[in-house]
Amino acid sequence: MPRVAKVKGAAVAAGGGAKKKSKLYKMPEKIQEGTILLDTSKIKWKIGPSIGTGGFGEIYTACKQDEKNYDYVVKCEPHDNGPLFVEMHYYMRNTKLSDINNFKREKGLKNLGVPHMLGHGSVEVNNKKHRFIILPRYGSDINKLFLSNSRCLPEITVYRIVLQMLDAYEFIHRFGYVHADLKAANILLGNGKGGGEQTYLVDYGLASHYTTKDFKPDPKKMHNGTIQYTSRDAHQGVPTRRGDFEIMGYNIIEWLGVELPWVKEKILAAPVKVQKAKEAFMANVSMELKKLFPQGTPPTVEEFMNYVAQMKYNDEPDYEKCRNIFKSYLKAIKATISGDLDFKLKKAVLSGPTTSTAIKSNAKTKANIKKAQLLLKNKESDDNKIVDSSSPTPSRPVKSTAKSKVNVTKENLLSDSEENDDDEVISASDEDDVFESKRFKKNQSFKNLSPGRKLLQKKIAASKIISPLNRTKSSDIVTPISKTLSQKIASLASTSAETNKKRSPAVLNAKAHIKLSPHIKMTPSGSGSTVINNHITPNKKTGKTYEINFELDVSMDANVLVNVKRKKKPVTISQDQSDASGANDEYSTPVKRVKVRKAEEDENNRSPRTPYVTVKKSKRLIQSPKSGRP
Ligand SMILES: Nc1ncnc2c1ncn2[C@@H]1O[C@H](COP(=O)(O)OP(=O)(O)OP(=O)(O)O)[C@@H](O)[C@H]1O
Repeated sequence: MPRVAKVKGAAVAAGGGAKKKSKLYKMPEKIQEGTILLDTSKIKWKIGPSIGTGGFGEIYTACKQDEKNYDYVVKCEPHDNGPLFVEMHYYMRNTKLSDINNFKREKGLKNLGVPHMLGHGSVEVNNKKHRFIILPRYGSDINKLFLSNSRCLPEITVYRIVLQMLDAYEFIHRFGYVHADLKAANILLGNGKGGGEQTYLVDYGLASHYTTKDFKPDPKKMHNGTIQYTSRDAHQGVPTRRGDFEIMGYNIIEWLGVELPWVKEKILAAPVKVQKAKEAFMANVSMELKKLFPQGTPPTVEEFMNYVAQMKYNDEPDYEKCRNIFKSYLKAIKATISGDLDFKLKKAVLSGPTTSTAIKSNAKTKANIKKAQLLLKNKESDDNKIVDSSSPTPSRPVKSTAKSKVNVTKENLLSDSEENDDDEVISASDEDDVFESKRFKKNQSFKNLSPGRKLLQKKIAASKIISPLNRTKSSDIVTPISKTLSQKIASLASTSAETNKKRSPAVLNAKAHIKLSPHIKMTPSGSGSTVINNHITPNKKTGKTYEINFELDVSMDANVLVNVKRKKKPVTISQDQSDASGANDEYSTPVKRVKVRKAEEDENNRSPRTPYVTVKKSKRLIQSPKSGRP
């Protein structure tokens, strides 16, 4: 029996059109830690702890049989699931380590944010055939950090990620493919030393050949992608490079803390409506951007989106021009573009004007941008001269003509004889499944996201925090950063604690939701309403450090060390009121100083993961300064 079965191919009625018929979609069987997988090259991989589940598969850490460090991941799905099949074939054809290294050399890059596959194969788990691929292990995905920041990233960080993703795009497009699903959840930070500086674009389950010939809408692929970001071309079922750029544009807008119009209008369940909204948006992009950024559209965003809006469907993107849009801005504001990416928002972000706005109105900085643009242009032409001498067409794709001429169809994917598959035979119905399932999966993904957004919106409404909609900027200039990723995650947590302190009483009164596993009983502590897991820490003591698995509903999911300290605060509630409201001394100590830091990632010394624990704040604790009401 499959562990979980999901309905596939239903649910989304394209703009009120006929619903597609339902199919069942399987989740993989659980693989036990320590299991050895043999790939097609006879390399043995040992399964470590699971690090997450995607839409339809599970990701485990892994190491080579004789090694100790779990530096790899295994992505495993039932054999007849489509996305992993597509992803594996994409990796097999296009991401050879030698190609990645050549591209890095050619572009003078220290790193390139595309993974390479280390192995693949098939395995029987509980008598069910599964497919697996082995990839390098990366760090946190950007979406977690985005959500921890109340759906906003520092502007400089956004542009640095964009620059890295433009490199990744250029590499992917060079082989005749588009990624078609760029989003924060598919961008991972690196792992280990220097990992915080580089991001990697993962999940190639939707990768396909792009169109260079006729623009033929394909009903079978219409609306493929993650609905918020799906490009206008993808809405018509046509994979294009301009589509990839458009997807990136929508993400940039969102990362800067602005809600996309079709998200705001809550029409994500109607793909055709979303498609129309995007057509209208892109037809008048400067005006539409003004509505989203009332305090001034960041010039980078305006230039990039205008560039995308004027592209033809079969245009080869001008990667260098786009890079320069962001590079010149970063240069003009003298931003540091090396070192770890900074995910900490400056406090000014919550209330002040945008950096971009400030810059826009500042003639001197404008002049600086121009100067930087000019410099970069000159440098570019110099670079081209240098490359020209060694390569006849360095900036042109070097894909084989055979590939470049092929339109993306499942038949193309399957009939390619160059591949070195693990002797799998895929039937015609499997092929249909491959594409149908991924399509459904992506169409469904907005459904997965919306509860989180709803929860966040509720919290924002409850807490009177400035909504991301009103927030039109990200951070000020970033100073050089030498922090490690774990320190950064810790500082994120403390920033949010800081922010909480400064919020209105309504914020402090906001009640967090507790998610508990059934076999863990939580009991309120004597004072306040912090709850401690008595079964794991029977003699709870202040000043002690406990390691727990901590899931904030802003999606920071990690094993963390929580150092609990409680400080008594002077009682500010009168006895009468106290009596009337039922409050007493015991409940008048609302401030909990909780220090959270990420536990060491050392797999061998890691304490066992415990179920979800969340700290609660009681409504009764805080007194409104004017009314005296709690
Ligand atoms: N190489 C990797 N190293 C570390 N974590 C990874 C790696 N690849 C994926 N993950 C994590 O595993 C989870 C799922 O990954 P992925 O998106 O590839 O799966 P999927 O089944 O295609 O999911 P989706 O529903 O987003 O399409 C994500 O949380 C991601 O952060």
